[in-house]
Amino acid sequence: MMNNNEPVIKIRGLSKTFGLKTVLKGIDLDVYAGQIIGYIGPNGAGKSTTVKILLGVIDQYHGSIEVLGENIATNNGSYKYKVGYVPESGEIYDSLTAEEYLAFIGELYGMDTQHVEEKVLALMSIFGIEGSYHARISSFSKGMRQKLLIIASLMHNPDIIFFDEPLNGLDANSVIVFKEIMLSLAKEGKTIFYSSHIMEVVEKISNRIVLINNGEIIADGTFDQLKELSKKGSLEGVFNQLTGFDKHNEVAEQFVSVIKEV
Ligand SMILES: Nc1ncnc2c1ncn2[C@@H]1O[C@H](COP(=O)(O)OP(=O)(O)OP(=O)(O)O)[C@@H](O)[C@H]1O
Repeated sequence: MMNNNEPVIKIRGLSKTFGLKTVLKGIDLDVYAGQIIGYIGPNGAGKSTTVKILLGVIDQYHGSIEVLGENIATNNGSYKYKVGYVPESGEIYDSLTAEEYLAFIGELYGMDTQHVEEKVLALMSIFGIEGSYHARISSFSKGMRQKLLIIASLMHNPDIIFFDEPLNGLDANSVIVFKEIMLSLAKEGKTIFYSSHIMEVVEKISNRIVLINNGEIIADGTFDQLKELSKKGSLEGVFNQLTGFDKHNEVAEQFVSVIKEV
């Protein structure tokens, strides 16, 4: 049993190697209920690898991980019922209708069919896409697909939610609604692990930011604490300074000069 002071995610000495390459080098992290963690870092830093390990998609690693008090290496997988995952762009079955797809996901989570239908219709209607309940997913726009993925990942009311660039394809109004949804979920005591490259959003919604670089955590704190650390005004500035990259103009110029070669 867990009490409120215990972390909902407890990672100790997490290392992961692909072939000869070590992509995670001893991650230690405690995440508490109600936190919105902005999990950020440069391309290839190890963010998705961490999330895939936490989701149980990758099971070869060193170190120990507890999710909701259960060691995920020895748990029978039941913790996955309490976890939701919104990928950047999901493996959606294009030939299915929204109804069929969400009924299938509901079944995987052991939900009652009638309850799934009511809940899905209510959620689709809040997102303004209920008219496409019987339509094939192949006919959906990018944003409609993303909304469907968000519904599919949250409809079982998970305690911990992993978002990987979840705003992909959402219009400006939907982005605002989605940010409010995240804040409300956190107020309900849900824990959110938010991975994105859009620094303005991470800065606004996260109450804790974890910056990973080359498989190691190089900063962990509130936005204000990170600002103190680097003396930069924006999260983008903090990110640039802490990851040691300041050659933006040079790289852009090199790129364009190669493009211009004939
Ligand atoms: N299945 C795999 N086999 C070999 N190498 C992998 C595999 N998956 C990831 N990697 C490597 O692990 C490193 C970390 O990748 P990861 O996807 O975790 O990065 P990321 O921080 O999520 O990056 P991005 O911001 O680009 O999504 C990269 O060098 C990548 O090439």
